[in-house]
Amino acid sequence: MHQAPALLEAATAAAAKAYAPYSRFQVGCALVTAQGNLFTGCNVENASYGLTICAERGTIFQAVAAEGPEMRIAELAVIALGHEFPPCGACRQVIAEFADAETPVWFLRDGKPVRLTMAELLPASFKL
Ligand SMILES: O=c1ccn([C@H]2C[C@H](O)[C@@H](CO)O2)c(=O)[nH]1
Ligand SMILES: [Zn+2]
Repeated sequence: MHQAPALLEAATAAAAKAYAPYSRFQVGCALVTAQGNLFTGCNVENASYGLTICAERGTIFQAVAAEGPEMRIAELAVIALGHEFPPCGACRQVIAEFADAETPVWFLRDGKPVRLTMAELLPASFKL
């Protein structure tokens, strides 16, 4: 997918903006919408730890606020500086709300980009 390097680069740049004084995990997300717009975001923590918002959900909520309720994710990437992980379970559920089964989700594993479809990332997902 030709967008992947640019998306991973945008997610890496966004991770540098993270507000993560508690975990020190700087996470960035980048997504392209079906309308072709790019959105980026980072995790924002809180002294009341449970109020923390992940990079992925912050980015998706921005995209909805900008494009409206019809916003659909065409492709999404998540990067953590110095760490490698796929989106957490809560974020998988929120991504699934705005993605299709075949929507690509990118993250790093062993320094290399991994591409999973939404259905691979969250099989048998809960949808209304
Ligand atoms: O999918 C994830 C998982 C974790 N984090 C953030 C939340 C918290 O600030 C830090 C450690 O969990 O990483 C994300 O942004 N996205
Ligand atoms: Zn998350």
